[in-house]
Amino acid sequence: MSRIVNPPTVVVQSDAELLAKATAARLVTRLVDAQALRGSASLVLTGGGIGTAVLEQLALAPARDAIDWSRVDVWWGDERFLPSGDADRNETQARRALLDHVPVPAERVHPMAASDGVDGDDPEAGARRYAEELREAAEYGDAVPVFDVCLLGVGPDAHVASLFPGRPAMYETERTVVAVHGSPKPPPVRLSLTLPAIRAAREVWLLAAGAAKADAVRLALGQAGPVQVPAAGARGRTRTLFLLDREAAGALPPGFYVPGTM
Ligand SMILES: O=C1O[C@H](COP(=O)(O)O)[C@@H](O)[C@H](O)[C@H]1O
Repeated sequence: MSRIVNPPTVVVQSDAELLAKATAARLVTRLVDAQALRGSASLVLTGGGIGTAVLEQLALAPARDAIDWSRVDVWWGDERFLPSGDADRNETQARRALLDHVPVPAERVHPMAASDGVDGDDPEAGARRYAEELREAAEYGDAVPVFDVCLLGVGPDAHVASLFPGRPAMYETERTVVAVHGSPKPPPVRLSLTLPAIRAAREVWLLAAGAAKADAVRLALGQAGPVQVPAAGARGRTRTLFLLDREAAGALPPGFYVPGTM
């Protein structure tokens, strides 16, 4: 039987700064609620401009202390396969923006492999090890945990995580983590969750700011298929949010979202 997926909700803020602040506030509420319901919360981080801005705003938000950081698991949706500590790694940026400023236990932070790590310069081995780490954290029989929130930046080509249009990873139905070679956006080698892993999340939040993202957002909310428009395939089990600024929402047809959400 096919899974019923709720249609995405679109929320538009006036500019990127307000989008980052509003998303940070939304994350506080969502993680606190998850902890109240289930005891702990799990969050998948994204790289990219607006994704990192959200983490910076979360670090600055006084309400961030409402989250019990000792009971948060942090995962990544993708990683640039570079040496540990490289400024272009999503992990490095997330640590600087948020993780260095909140008391999340080291064992609950799950970075993807670095090119100088235990797997050596072997992204396939890094992908396999991350898939194993996810499996160990999942409920018995599941391949990945049911993430409470999966954050995903949307690229101008509608890529999410390191899933780029038309690339082999878009056809993946079995593996939860893949190595990506020849990424059209540097660096060329990356690791990424696949769409089946992303779709295991309770909530998927797609973030986009700026006019360069407007066409990608329009396609992702239209009838396009996920192979050519990866963001069109990123959907949560219970909820999918498109969290946009006004420019990123600029190509949506009139009436697509409630103007009051701006
Ligand atoms: O390279 C990446 O790009 C995307 C989008 O980044 P943005 O700067 O255009 O918002 C990001 O979601 C992904 O995690 C990252 O590795």
